[in-house]
Amino acid sequence: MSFSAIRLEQKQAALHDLRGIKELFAARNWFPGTSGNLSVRVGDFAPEQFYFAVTASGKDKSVHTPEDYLFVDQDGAPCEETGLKPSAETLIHCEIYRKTGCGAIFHVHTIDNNLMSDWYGDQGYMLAQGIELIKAFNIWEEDAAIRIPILPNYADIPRIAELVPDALDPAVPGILLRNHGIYAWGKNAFEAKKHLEAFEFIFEYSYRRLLLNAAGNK
Ligand SMILES: CSC[C@@H](O)[C@@H](O)C(=O)COP(=O)(O)O
Ligand SMILES: [Zn+2]
Repeated sequence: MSFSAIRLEQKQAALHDLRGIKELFAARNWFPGTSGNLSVRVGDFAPEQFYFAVTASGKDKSVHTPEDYLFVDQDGAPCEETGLKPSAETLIHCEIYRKTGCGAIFHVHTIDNNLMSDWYGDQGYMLAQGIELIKAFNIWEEDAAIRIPILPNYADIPRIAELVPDALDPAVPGILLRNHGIYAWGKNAFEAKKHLEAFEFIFEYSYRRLLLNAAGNK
């Protein structure tokens, strides 16, 4: 399917989703210093051909402008004539879409996801166990445990992107970049938001748990 064959309403719906998520996350201070990026896929998916709307690079994500998003293909190349530059991290989105077929990917930098990614960075994953919000990933067993992958924060984005396939855990819709932030995804914007919120709850809880443990016995 070519990009021009995708219905205009579908493209507008993706931009509408992105606008709502951007505004909400900005109000939570999840885009400090222009950090973070968002994308929503449009049209049919095949690993070798797909399209998505992504935030333009370096924009202030706390305001809405006519230059906030552009559409790119599976290689991160713009689908339409535009002066806008896609997010510097578009290749990571491409790789996550290609391997998972998901419908939306949200990336934010928070203090909690940075602290946890560094604390557990040497082992390459963060273990989360017995936290109720793990159920947001559709994992319902009692005392469930998940491993959230942590990748090195190379300056060269293609180097990070090539590590994504091996790092992916089908049960865990997220990847941390060490001392950088998290990518979380889902089958659509609703689910990607739910997953991101669950991860952030887990990071904040785990950080405070470590502090309590360090404070000693009750
Ligand atoms: C300004 S610090 C954040 C960037 O280095 C980057 O990690 C980021 O998340 C935003 O990049 P962008 O190109 O705007 O999508
Ligand atoms: Zn980033």
